[in-house]
Amino acid sequence: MKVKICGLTNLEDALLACNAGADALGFVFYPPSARYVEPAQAAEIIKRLPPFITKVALFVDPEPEWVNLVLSQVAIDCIQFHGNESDEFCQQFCKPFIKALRVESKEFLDHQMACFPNASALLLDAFVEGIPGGTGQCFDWQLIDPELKKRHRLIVAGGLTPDNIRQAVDITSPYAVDVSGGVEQSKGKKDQQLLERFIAQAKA
Ligand SMILES: O=C(O)c1ccccc1NCC(=O)[C@H](O)[C@H](O)COP(=O)(O)O
Repeated sequence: MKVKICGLTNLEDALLACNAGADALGFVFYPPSARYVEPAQAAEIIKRLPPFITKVALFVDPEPEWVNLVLSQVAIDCIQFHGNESDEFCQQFCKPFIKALRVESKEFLDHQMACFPNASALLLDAFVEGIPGGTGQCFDWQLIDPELKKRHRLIVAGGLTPDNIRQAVDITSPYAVDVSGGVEQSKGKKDQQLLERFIAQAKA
């Protein structure tokens, strides 16, 4: 089970996540988020990471210029789009991309998933009106049809914690899981024990 820890804002937390066994780290380049990190700060963090960790840059309906500026300063492996971006828009940066979809209903999910044939993976997250991500809310994991997993790599996100991650994995059998709030002391500050428990449970 691959695990992405999202919303890293400092080196200490990034190294804690790596040492706990994280496979990927997410850096939020969406200024309204409490987990926003400046590109220069993210670049300094990433320089100090061990090898073999996937670095993910996260955006919400960005201007292409902003994405290109971040990519020019930060050694990013993959981009994650959390807004209303199209498949064509996401492809223009010539990086593997993850498209986040907020799960409102099974019908909505089926339709949306078909719209991103070029995504490396689809991240399924909770739908909360007006909040693009990092909501701390779960969606109905039973909505994930096994047939969908034959067509897409699925990443399950939204409200995951050390206490519910095992159930989420058992129900959904995803390619990967992603968490932000469920392993934090406060927004943007991760908790070592929660990180270690979450990753151990996810990979058990
Ligand atoms: O984490 C944020 O603050 C955030 C803000 C705006 C768009 C996306 C954001 N996070 C993206 C993620 O991949 C989160 O890990 C995902 O939404 C799950 O968050 P949580 O429910 O807090 O685990």
